[in-house]
Formats: sequence, structure tokens, C-alpha cells
Amino acid sequence: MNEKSNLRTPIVSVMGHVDHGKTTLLDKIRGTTITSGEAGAITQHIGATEVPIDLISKKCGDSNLANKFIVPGLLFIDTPGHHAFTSLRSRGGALADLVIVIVDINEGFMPQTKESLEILKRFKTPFVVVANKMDRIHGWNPTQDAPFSATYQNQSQRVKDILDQKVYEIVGELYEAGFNSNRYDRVTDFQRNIGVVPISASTGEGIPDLLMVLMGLAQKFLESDLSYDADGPGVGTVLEVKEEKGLGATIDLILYDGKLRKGDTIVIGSSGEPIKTKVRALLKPNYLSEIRTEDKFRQVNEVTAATGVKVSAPDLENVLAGSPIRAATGDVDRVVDEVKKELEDIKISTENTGLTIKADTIGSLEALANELAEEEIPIRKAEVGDISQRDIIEVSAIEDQYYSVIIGFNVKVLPDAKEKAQFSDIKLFVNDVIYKLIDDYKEWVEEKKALSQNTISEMIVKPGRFTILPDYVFRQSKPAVVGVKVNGGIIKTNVNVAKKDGTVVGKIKGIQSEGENVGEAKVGMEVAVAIEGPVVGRQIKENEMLYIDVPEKHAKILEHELYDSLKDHEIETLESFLEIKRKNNPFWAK
Ligand SMILES: Nc1nc2c(ncn2[C@@H]2O[C@H](COP(=O)(O)OP(=O)(O)OP(=O)(O)O)[C@@H](O)[C@H]2O)c(=O)[nH]1
Repeated sequence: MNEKSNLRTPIVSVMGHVDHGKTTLLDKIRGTTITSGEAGAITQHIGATEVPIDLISKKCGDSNLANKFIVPGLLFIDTPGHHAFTSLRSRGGALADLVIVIVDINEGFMPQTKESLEILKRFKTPFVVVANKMDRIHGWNPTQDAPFSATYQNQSQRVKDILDQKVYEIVGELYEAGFNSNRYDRVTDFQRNIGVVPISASTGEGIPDLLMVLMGLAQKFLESDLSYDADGPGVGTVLEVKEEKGLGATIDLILYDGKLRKGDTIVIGSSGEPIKTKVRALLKPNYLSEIRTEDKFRQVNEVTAATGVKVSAPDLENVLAGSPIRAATGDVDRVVDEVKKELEDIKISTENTGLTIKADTIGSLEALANELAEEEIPIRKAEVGDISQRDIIEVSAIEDQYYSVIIGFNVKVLPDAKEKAQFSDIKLFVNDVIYKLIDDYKEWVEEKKALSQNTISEMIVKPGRFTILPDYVFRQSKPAVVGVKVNGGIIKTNVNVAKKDGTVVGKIKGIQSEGENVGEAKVGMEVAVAIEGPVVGRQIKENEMLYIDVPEKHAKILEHELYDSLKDHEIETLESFLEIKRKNNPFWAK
């Protein structure tokens, strides 16, 4: 037996910012390598593309590759994007063994790419960075599908300089994100440094180098992790639950260990108890005809890891995308327990009150929940699936306005839910970047808080105190009109004024500044004030300090809710007013 026989193909996933070229790269890897009938041609699986070592050797112009490397090839997951990476799990880790992080060389890192790097750091997944679209550098001289070194030699000095500079910038950005890196051909130890491979997904230049680096990474990092039991029961992860004409609900899955056979009993995770069923058919894509569903697939009797396959079986309707799937050859109950345990590992703790979150798969739900936990934002309910009318009805009953919210990660708002949401006070946040969802939610909460503070603060009687200036008594009474200086806070019309002992002596009926009626006077201003109630010389005197009589309820709000927003002179005024009131009643406004 060859020593390779128990090493499976490493699973590779592509992550990167929108439009930086994930799909083009995957298409190129698929396209340039499909040469019909040729030995070592790629195999198209369900949800994944396999590039065997022979083909990589050929592309790299190194016929000895198969002897150098022990991994049999590379299996690329067809769904690009970081959410695919986080949602596809195997035994609590990432399903992908290796990751390609793609960056547009002309644009550099974007928030989404930085988020990908954080996720990779957390999962400790080996990755390579590709600097894509190098053919867009002005003056580029392309050679289709050429290795990097060959095409680099063909460029003018100016183009080489620009390329070097751009790679250097990417290295700088990686450094800021906490990774040492270098252009891949200058990296000697891939365990310490991330390789940056300049490529063009359009012309195929640099792709041989990329494949080579991936093989090297697989060899270095994964040798021990890639061994599998070729005859063991199949273990995999569900990519998607799909309705197929004539077949009903089917599941697309990536098998990452063992063997799956037609007729096998399988156990799959669902929202309730794991589903037990029997494989009716194992399906692979059929190239010859893609027109009729019946011809879209061909049946196989068994598949071996790593591979992508479609399973047709009864009772698949309630399977959750991202769930574990296991073949049960002997003790089925033990396997059910294993699947249950795997699902329990993806535990999301919920509380009585908090946000309602929805995501497309179990893994992405967990990723979102983790980020929310980090921000100490509580979750009331976490579910896989699109946002439905039922969700809206449920959340409508929540009284706390900050939790009357649904956060959707990679999900749709179903049409009837959209309609219902329009006529409710519920706020929906839907995005495919977790950080964006959390930032948007936090920003919205802040805005809402500020808004309600402003409304409260407008309605509330604010503290204020003023001194009656000597020789500025314009009228003794009915109303008394006196010149005053505002010593702290603010004074307004239609509020009561109190003396230092707390007795209320009257109400401010008018304020004039330089002969003009004004509604208020701020600290430092000298104005004329009309006070209905007292007689100057009796209840109030020149040089006396008077206070705005803040109602007890308002004082409470000022002290407990708005305190942080008050200025120093407002605080001083409020405190001395509270002191006056609490002299008679220590519990006043408490
Ligand atoms: N010139 C040039 N254009 C490229 C290259 N790679 C991708 N593009 C173009 O960039 C655009 C976006 O590429 P996609 O492959 O769709 O990007 P993506 O990352 O898959 O985008 P999403 O699926 O939207 O996340 C397309 O118009 C591609 O033709 C490249 O190497 N060179």
C-alpha cells in the first residue's frame, strides 16, 4: 500500500472582499484545468472542485511534484467568501484546511478582508494571500497562465517597481494585522511567514505558483491532520439543503473523512433531534447534460473523503445548513450522540431579554453570537433561516425598544415579513459582514439614546440661580422687575423661583435683555426679570440669590440620568439646590 493512500485531499476555501476576484479565481482554476479526457484533469464535485497532484505538476512545469508532495491534490470549495468559511465547520474547527485570502493589488485590504484575517487568526488556519489583478498595472505585458517568475521577467522595470511597491504595501498591512509576510518566493519558512503571491485571475498568471504554495502549506501544516481512515464511516458537513425536481429535498455536503455508500444509515443535525435516514442515492454532477434535472446528476455507489456530493434521502427537509453528517455503520445511537455533542459544541447562550438573531448556517450563527458576546450584547433567540413573518410578530411583543430588533447575517427578509415590518416599530439589520452588523446596531442604539436624552432634556426644568443686582429695582411688585445676574445654570420664563431656605416666592413671567424680550438667560448674563408674586424689600431683597425651583421628579432625572451631560456650573447649581431641599427632607428627589 502506498503511503499516500490514507492521506486525503486538503480542503481549500477562498475569502476576500466583494469584487476582488474570488469567483474569477475559482473559475480560472476550474477552467484552465478542464481539458477533456486528459489524464489528471480536474474533477467537478458537488460544491467543490478537485485538482489532482498530476495536474498541479503539469501546471507548475515540475513533473517531480508527485514525489515531493504526499498530498494527492487540492479540493476547492466552490462557495467563496468568509461566511462560507465560518459556516462550514468540522468538529468545532474550520472545514477548510487552507485558505486563500484574495486582495485586489490595486486597492489593498478592505474591512471585509481584515475581518477574514481576524477569523483565520482565531481558527489558526494556515493561509496564503494572493495579490490579484496584477494585469491591471498600467503597461502590463501578459503571458497567459505563465508562472510568476516568467511573467515578471517580461515586464518593464517601471511595471516591476510598481508591482514590488504594491506587494510591499500589502506586506505592511498584514504586519499591522499581526502577521509577518513576504512575497512568496522570498519566504523560506511558511510556518512563520505568510506568502503573498501576485496573480491575475483573468490571465492565469501566477496561478501555478499559487497552487505550488498551497501544496507546500498542506505538506507543512497538515500532514498529520489529513490522515483518514479510507474505510471508516463517512463524516462531513452539510453545505446546503436543496429542493431538486423529482428528488425532493436533497443535501449537498463535503465529506472530510471516511467513506459514504449508497444505502448507508446517516445521522444529520437539525434544529431538533438529529435526523436518522438512509442514503437513497449519491449524486455527482453530470457534464453531458445540464438541462433536465434528471440528467443533471449521475449516481455513484460510494464516495471517499475529501469530496463534495449530493445525497438524496427521505426526511431531509429540516436539515440545517452547516450541520454535521455521519454515516452510522454499527451502533446508530452512539453516532446520534456524537452528532448531538457536535451540535452542542456550537452552543449559543441566550437570555430572557436581548436581540433576536438569524443566520444562514449554524456556523455563521455561532460566529455572529460570539461577536455579540464579545460586545456584551445579550441574545434572546438565535435561529438558522431567513427572517419570517413569525419572527416579526414575536419581536413586536418585546417592550424594550433596544431589543425590538432582528439581526440577520447572510439571510433574506421574506416578502411577508418585510411588509409586516414596515407597519411595526421593529428595526431590522441585515448584512453579510458581522462587524458591519454590530457597528450599525451600536450606532443606532447610541443615536436613539441621544435622541431620547434630548427630548427628556428639553422637557425638564433645568437648575439655575441668579442674584438681584443692587440699584436695579425697576418695579417693587405685581410683578417685581429687577436687574439680575445669572450665576449658574439657566433661567427661563414660567418657572418658579425659590429662596435659599427653599420657600417658593413667585414665578418668572418675563426676561428682557437690552430691552428685548428673551425666553431664557444663560450663566454670566445680566438681564431684567419680571417675577410675579414677591414684593422687593419684603420677600426678596437686593443682593439676594434666588434659585429656580426644580420640581422633584425633574431633579431626580437630572441627578440620575442626565448628570453626565451637565456642565460644571449646572452641576454646582443643581447640587446646592439639592442641598437646600434635602436640609428639610434628606430623601427629597432620591
Ligand atoms: N483585470 C482583471 N480583472 C479581474 C481579475 N480578477 C477579477 N477581475 C474582475 O473583477 C470583477 C470582480 O471579480 P469576481 O471574481 O466577480 O469577484 P468576487 O470577489 O467573486 O466578487 P463577489 O462574488 O461579488 O464577492 C469582475 O469583473 C472580474 O472580471 C484579474 O485578475 N484581472
